[in-house]
Amino acid sequence: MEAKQSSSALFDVFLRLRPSNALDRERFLDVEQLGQGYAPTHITIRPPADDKRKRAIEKFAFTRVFEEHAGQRELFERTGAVNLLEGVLGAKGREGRDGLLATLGVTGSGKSHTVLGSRSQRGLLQLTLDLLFQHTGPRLVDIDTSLTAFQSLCAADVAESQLFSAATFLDSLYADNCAPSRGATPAPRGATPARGATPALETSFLSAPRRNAPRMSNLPTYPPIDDLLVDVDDTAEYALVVSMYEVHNDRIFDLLSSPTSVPGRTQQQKPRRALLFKSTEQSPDRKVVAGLKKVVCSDLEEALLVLETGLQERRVAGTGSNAASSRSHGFFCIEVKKRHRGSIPGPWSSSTLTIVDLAGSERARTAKTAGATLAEAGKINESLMYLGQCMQMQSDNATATTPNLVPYRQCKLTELLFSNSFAHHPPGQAASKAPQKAIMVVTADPLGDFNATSQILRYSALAREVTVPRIPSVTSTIQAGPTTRSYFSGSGRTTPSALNEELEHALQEVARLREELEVTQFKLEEETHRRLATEVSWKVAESRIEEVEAEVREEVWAEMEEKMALEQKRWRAARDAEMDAQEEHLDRKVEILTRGITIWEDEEADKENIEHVGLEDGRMEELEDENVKLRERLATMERENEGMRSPSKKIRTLKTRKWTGSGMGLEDV
Ligand SMILES: Nc1ncnc2c1ncn2[C@@H]1O[C@H](COP(=O)(O)OP(=O)(O)OP(=O)(O)O)[C@@H](O)[C@H]1O
Repeated sequence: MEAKQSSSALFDVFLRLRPSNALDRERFLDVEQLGQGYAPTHITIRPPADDKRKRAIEKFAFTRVFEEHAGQRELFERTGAVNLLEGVLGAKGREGRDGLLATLGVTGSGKSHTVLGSRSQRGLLQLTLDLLFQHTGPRLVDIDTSLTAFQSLCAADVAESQLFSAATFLDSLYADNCAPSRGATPAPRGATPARGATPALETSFLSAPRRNAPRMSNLPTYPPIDDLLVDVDDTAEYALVVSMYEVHNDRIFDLLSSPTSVPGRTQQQKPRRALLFKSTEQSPDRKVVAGLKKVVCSDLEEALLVLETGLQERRVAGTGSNAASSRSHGFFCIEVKKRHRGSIPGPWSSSTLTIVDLAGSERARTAKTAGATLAEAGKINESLMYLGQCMQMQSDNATATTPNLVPYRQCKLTELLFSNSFAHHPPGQAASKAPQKAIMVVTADPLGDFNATSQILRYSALAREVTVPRIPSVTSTIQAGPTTRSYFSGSGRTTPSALNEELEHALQEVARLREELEVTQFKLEEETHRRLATEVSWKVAESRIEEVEAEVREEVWAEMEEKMALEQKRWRAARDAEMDAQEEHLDRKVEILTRGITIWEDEEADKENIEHVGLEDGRMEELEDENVKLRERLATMERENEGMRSPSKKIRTLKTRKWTGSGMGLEDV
């Protein structure tokens, strides 16, 4: 069986076996040894002897299998984590590329041990941070003294994040208890961020409760990795930014956000604000977890203290399978910011190494969970089932001529893990900015839960084969004989040893047929499982279609309403303008009318005045008499005047007038 090591597969898949305590249990998993100097790549699982379902033996292939004795450093070196880190740092003069390292397995199989280590050993995350700071240390930009460097980092952030220096972050949390980091107040306090990022002082932790600071002396330093080398671009300067979040019940929560705690409330009751995974204005072509708190760390000590702080927030509970079982999928992000070093530094580029500690799948019966923890387990199992589907499809795609669509939108976990791998990149950018091939470490306990382990191995392995030990067939011999009865009697061999031999053959054939039946049953079971999974996908797709339809309806409705409101506004404005014009017109008319009325009113007033004056003084009649007299006098004077005028004078008067018409001009007199 060949492992599908296609270059287009998204993952290299490693299997890590954990040393088991349950020595009273039967071992169901064996590693296939390839000989001296060869690393094992195949394992076989056999159902337990008391397995009622009589399942077949299965064989799985991985990129490499790490047996129980493999330590943290061996894993770190041999999984290619160092190369992944180099890819994130980017070659000389080039931008880095995102990287992903994740652990997957049944609850209690050693995922958290692999990623986060234990009291005595460091995990892959701490080893990565150590290696990173060892090699970038001299090239790290000093944000504690350079305000402009911090401001430029804030400005370059595309995820609407709040950036802090580690000193500010840690001091504000632990200042009363101890000074875990350098005590000095960093220069970037009060720095003004650009483009949506928030500087250190804008959000204060002062209202947050004080808690006990993690102590560096309590943190393990084993295994050492001082001799490991990483290529670093010596023409660049770097900044390392740490952020952490968890996916709990399909929602994303910041692990570095100080809890908005209310006294007396437990961790479960603390109200936490879920974050969105979305494209932002500055990141239109890829999704980011928006609004995270991010901490710029200057050395390993700061980064480890920030990490420990975030881990205190992570959801953990004791179950029947694990005393400290992760109840959420933990995401630990190390952002490597890089820019060309010089008198005028270049713009920051950014690439992220994400290390994921997935929650483990579990069976309620084994884990003995109830209530909220049981509900959490349901969500965990559901998200892992979707993850399994995505992994299977992406690995099928690697060899298929017509690749399937990977259904990564089914839950937050798969969206976070896959959406940027399948995001559409503009031509030319895809090759350089596409994420690197990810590392998946599958953890398993060879003495643990057979059913849960085999399920995880089925969808994570690079290849799988169902094996049945072949027994020489005597069916043809049986079929060739006349009947079963005559077979025994008709062979002519009636001696007890001959009959025994034939009986032996017949029994072997029965065993073989039973095993074939088992394989068929197994295949049937698997097909049923596939069908169920497809049905689930179908339902999810249907509900997604409904969701999208509702979204589109809402969008169209909102657009319509907006347009209607606009039209209404326009119509109202036009109506108001027309009413104004009409009113103005009316006003003018009224004004003209008013003026007329005033004149009329004045004449009336005069009359009234006259009447008023006449009545008052008793002179009205007197004046009228006088008036009559004056008129008579005037008439007399006119008559006298007529009489005095001679005819020659009349003619002279007529002659002096200019003639303008055809007649004699006498008609004008
Ligand atoms: N390779 C290993 N070497 C030594 N101890 C191990 C190893 N793997 C796991 N353990 C121990 O087994 C216990 C359970 O491991 P761990 O918590 O890592 O499991 P897990 O897979 O993360 O479980 P869950 O999914 O419930 O969180 C821990 O006490 C851990 O220290």
